Amino acid sequence: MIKYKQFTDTMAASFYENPDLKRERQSCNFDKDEITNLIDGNVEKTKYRRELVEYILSDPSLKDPIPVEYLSHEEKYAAELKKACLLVQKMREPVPKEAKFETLRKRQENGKPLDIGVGPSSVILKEGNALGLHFVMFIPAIIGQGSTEQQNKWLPRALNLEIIGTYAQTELGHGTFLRGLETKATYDPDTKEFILETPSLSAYKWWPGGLGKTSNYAVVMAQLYTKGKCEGIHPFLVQLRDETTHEPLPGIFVGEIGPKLGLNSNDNGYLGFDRVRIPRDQLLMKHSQVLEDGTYVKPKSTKLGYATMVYVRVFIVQDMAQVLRKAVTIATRYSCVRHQSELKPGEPEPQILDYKAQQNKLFPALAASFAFHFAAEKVWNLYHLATENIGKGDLQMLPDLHGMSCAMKALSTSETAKFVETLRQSCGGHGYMVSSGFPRLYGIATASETYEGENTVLWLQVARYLIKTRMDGSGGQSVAYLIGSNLPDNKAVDLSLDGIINLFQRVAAGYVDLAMKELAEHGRQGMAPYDAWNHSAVQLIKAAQAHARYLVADCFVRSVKEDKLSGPVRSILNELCEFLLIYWLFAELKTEHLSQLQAKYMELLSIIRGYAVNVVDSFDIRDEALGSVLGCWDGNAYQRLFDEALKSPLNRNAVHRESFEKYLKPLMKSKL
Ligand SMILES: CCCCCCCCCC/C=C\CCCCCCC/C=C/C(=O)SCCNC(=O)CCNC(=O)[C@H](O)C(C)(C)COP(=O)(O)OP(=O)(O)OC[C@H]1O[C@@H](n2cnc3c(N)ncnc32)[C@H](O)[C@@H]1OP(=O)(O)O
Ligand SMILES: Cc1cc2nc3c(=O)[nH]c(=O)nc-3n(C[C@H](O)[C@H](O)[C@H](O)COP(=O)(O)OP(=O)(O)OC[C@H]3O[C@@H](n4cnc5c(N)ncnc54)[C@H](O)[C@@H]3O)c2cc1C
Repeated sequence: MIKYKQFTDTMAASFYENPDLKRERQSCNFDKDEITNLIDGNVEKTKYRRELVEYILSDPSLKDPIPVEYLSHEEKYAAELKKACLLVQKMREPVPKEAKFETLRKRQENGKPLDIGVGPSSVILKEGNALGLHFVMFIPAIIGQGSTEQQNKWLPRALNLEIIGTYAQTELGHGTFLRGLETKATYDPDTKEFILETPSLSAYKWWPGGLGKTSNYAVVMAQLYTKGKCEGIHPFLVQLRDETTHEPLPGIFVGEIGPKLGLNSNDNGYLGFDRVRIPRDQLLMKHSQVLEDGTYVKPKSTKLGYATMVYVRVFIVQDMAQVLRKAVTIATRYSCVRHQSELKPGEPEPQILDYKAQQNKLFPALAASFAFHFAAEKVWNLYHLATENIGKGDLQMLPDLHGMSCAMKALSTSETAKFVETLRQSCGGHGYMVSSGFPRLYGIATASETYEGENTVLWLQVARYLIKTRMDGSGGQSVAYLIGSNLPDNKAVDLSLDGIINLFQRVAAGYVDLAMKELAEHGRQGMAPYDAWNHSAVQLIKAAQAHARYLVADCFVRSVKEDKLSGPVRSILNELCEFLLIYWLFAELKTEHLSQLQAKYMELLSIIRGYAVNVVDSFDIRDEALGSVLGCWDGNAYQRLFDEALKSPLNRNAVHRESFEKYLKPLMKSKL
């Protein structure tokens, strides 16, 4: 028998590279850096990210002494918070004078702080971190909802982490239906204060990230009452804990909600108020105000108060592209090194990557990771343009931004969750191990389907926009194809990318019309409009999903056409784009079109097989960031699986003495 230790000595040496992966890499015929730069944004951004990741990973104090999965709930929180705090501190210190950190040092010398961002922070914070909401929602809420004065007062403190905040909106009783929130903020003109009150159990805030133990402030969404009238939900900046002792302030009931399916290092929390008073100027007043005498000044649109959610929906699309890149890197590399079964009788076991059925599991996800990357870029640009216009008082782009951000958030999260599960299955039993990295990625993708607007609810928001556009022609750019004379023509199927986009529009427009027919039919039968809407929900959601696929597909096609790509990378992206478009069409089309597309799909599977490993290499994800024994760059999967298993506390001794003596032995010795 060959003992485990012998393998460690020989195969885990740093020069090891699995021969199957090596062969794929030797046949690479495109510039991997070009794809890396494309994803980062440009060459300089790649250089910056690589240096930053190296800087973070080279710090021993930021390493996990043991895998966090072996820690208790409490230890997990403490360990990840420690890393997050050390990371923030590290970003403030001067970078050492080493050539490998030159870009970072120059940035600091030019007075620019090191910006941690989503990618680099996730290199060491993989289980959801307690400071995430501070950066992703608390600060954006102050910027998006606070007046200039309020921003001047609170932003510097928040940016310096002198105060740490979260976004407290969801309650035990209501998450989706914001008009139903119960937390009250009643204005008292005598003291010029708001009184915050949690009137029932269901009114307790429930879920906010970092609320349980970490945050000492929160942006709290509450129903605003002034002069005896409810003006709807508004954002209030509320101090929760003493800034020195961190003890909850009088009247504040705050705690943590317990273990979840994933993201367990984040202390999601609950919060209640017992007549807590805050000054008038802690209502965030960019869009609406309460004057000293209690007069309410309306916003230009009541939906401006929802802007922080729109921002995060846009952010999530980017996050999903990142999650997909990780998942598909793991599964593709593992499929390259794993050999199983027999393809040709009597021949050696093939790489599982050579099975068409396996390619069919991997390559749609590979293609989708690019599609969501480009979609995220587009909706991010739209967000900035719309916000700039809103700042000038022009709200025209608001409905299109809402429609597009809902559509892209819902599609990117639902597809990513589905793909991560398929990719896990593609790694067989080993994919089920925590050390494969899939459970963590699945935890993030499924949470994203729910938070920041549950997907079904967002699909119905998209459908509302589509139906309205079809009826009165009022929609913006993203739905222009649904308006009167712009409707896509019914020409025969043409397999060019533009032809397929036309087909996507036809499919989406067809579903919208079917939903309209259904609504009208219910109306004719005497149903009230809201009942007809409920009865047509299945069809409405189909229309919204087809529209979202069209939006993302269209972005992909346009991005591939941009001139900045070299010939080889352009053809790879072109093939991946065509492949994804056909994959999505399969779900929608009737049989007459299928055979035409099936042959093309199978041909593309073979083409993509040729470069898949090199494309995932070009995602440039360091092993430490990937966090997967199956997906490491060297392909040494079995060795790493074994190394990880030996870290289990159950392997410390050959016999688990206490349980053997106390339970197992007496059981085995006892007689019936
Ligand atoms: C060291 C540490 C370093 C850290 C570094 C930082 C990096 C961190 C790493 C982070 C990594 C990843 C990023 C992801 C992180 C994400 C974290 C997220 C955590 C989760 C937070 C939350 O979940 S917050 C709570 C979110 N809640 C929701 O989304 C609620 C959903 N519900 C709604 O939005 C509304 O209620 C709904 C839209 C469903 C209905 O609203 P209602 O008022 O009832 O409106 P309707 O009647 O349906 O419609 C009326 C009209 O209004 C239009 N409309 C609705 N919403 C909007 C809108 N937002 N904008 C514009 N218009 C809107 C609607 O279309 C109707 O229009 P019409 O013309 O009348 O048809
Ligand atoms: C990991 C995580 C982190 C979170 N972080 C935060 C945070 O930081 N701050 C915060 O405020 N909140 C946070 N949330 C809460 C989150 O925003 C809500 O859970 C989410 O918006 C869904 O609301 P809900 O839980 O009330 O679900 P519900 O709305 O009760 O949904 C239950 C079901 O009802 C269906 N449903 C509801 N309304 C309709 C409708 N109109 N038509 C058809 N079907 C409908 C839904 O589709 C779903 O199937 C977080 C949640 C999670 C899971």
